[in-house]
Amino acid sequence: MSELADYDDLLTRYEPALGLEVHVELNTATKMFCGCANEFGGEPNTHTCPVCLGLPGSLPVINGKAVESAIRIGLALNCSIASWCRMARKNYFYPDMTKNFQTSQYDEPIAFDGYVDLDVDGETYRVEVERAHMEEDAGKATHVGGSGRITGADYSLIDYNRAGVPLIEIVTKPILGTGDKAPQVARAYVAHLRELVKALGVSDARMEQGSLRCDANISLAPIGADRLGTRTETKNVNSLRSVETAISYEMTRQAAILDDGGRIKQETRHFHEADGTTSPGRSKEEAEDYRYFAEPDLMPIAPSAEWVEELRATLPEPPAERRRRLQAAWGFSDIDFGAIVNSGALTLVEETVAAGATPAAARKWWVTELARRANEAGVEIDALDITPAQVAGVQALVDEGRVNDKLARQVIDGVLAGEGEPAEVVEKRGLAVVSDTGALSAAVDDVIAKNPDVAAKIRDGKVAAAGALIGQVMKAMRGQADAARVRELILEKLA
Ligand SMILES: Nc1ncnc2c1ncn2[C@@H]1O[C@H](COP(=O)(O)OP(=O)(O)OP(=O)(O)O)[C@@H](O)[C@H]1O
Ligand SMILES: [Mg+2]
Ligand SMILES: [Mg+2]
Repeated sequence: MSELADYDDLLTRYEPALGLEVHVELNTATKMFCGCANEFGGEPNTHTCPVCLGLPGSLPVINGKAVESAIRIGLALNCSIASWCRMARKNYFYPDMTKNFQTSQYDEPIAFDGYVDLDVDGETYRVEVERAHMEEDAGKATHVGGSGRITGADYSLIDYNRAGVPLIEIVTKPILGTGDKAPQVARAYVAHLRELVKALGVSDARMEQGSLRCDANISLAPIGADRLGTRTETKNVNSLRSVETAISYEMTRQAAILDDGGRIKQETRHFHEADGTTSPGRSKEEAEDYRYFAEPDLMPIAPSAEWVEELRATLPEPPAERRRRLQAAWGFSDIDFGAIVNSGALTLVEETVAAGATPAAARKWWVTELARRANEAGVEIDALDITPAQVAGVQALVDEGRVNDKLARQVIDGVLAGEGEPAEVVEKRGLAVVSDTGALSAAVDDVIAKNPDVAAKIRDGKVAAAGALIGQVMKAMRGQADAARVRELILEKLA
């Protein structure tokens, strides 16, 4: 096959259709159909019981809190809520699901026909939500040895702690009309859902831990065609950046095949974080292959209109309104505010401001310093071991003149390393700025003695030359000198 088609060029021939399936793991105390703890991590196979292991004769009972969360998610997505619906069996065989079926919903979802409005590069895109349905997660299979692929592995290990964890799957209708913005719209949609479920308090939505996962469907059709092209489904894309990359990659790959007169195979694909490419997974079952049927062991779910209205009253401020309110209150430009949103630190900045920092200081620490560290560590920014109150504390030390920005970064290192509160880190690491004349004077004298020509210039009134000496004093004192005081001393001594 030829080189990948030129991306801009392909949009003169093809119209993309996007379809996004997002799975959200709920943060309920217990699993979907049993009383086992719903906790991430833990020794393998310690959060299991006959129900989530699918032992014969065990009977599931639905988790009321999960139903509540599903309804609240549905309402926040402007969906209608079913007044009566059932769970369904989705039959398949794979060792991550001992029952040989996943308890899910099919043609009777709890929430349906919603929409989300997204702002991307100054344009508004409406994404229609087909449904949000309830289901359970599967166990986690780890393939060991061999080539690492399923068939080549020496053996496989299975952890059922995740089996039966409550999931909400949110599925869009095919999204048309995004053109060259398809990858960005996909990313903005997933970012929106992540913010939404966090604001609802129903999930921690950590993509890197898999508590929010996206399957990205994309197809291309010749411009003007009256039906959609064949889609591929890139599975479990686990960061916002990857959602964008996976969609652009698939668009160019599919365009190259179509340009060569080839056909797209309907299949799932794996995304490779390292080089931003996808590779084939399995060829995709049609819905009829799953032999869906209504789950006979569970009662139908019939939320009353009163309950739904009670839940509607608990919805948080819609994310778009919240963003507008905070941007106005903080007075940031679109670019500065956008950087906060894109770094995933909006709530963190808000809490840091609430803890006493100015918006500019809160933004500076989260968007520059901490976003970089989260990126390096490969975690979401809110997974860093530092709280908004601690970040506000670091800034307070700067404002009091106890540390400068450079030392403040070392204070952050200490807090992240678990050395305690910012003030304790300053003590333990001896990071305080030295402004005591006695301590600074000797260092200043030393630098003046070593730089007689610079000193002479300053004596002649070329005060700007003091900068070079200040730099050397700072270096000698490992960045811990009070620069303003050093400057005063130099000028006094050379007056
Ligand atoms: N031709 C197409 N091009 C792009 N997207 C499509 C196309 N046809 C369907 N879609 C989208 O792909 C997604 C399909 O998700 P859905 O859950 O309905 O089915 P599935 O992927 O077959 O099932 P499963 O949940 O087992 O993965 C939806 O978002 C849908 O809008
Ligand atoms: Mg699906
Ligand atoms: Mg799918």
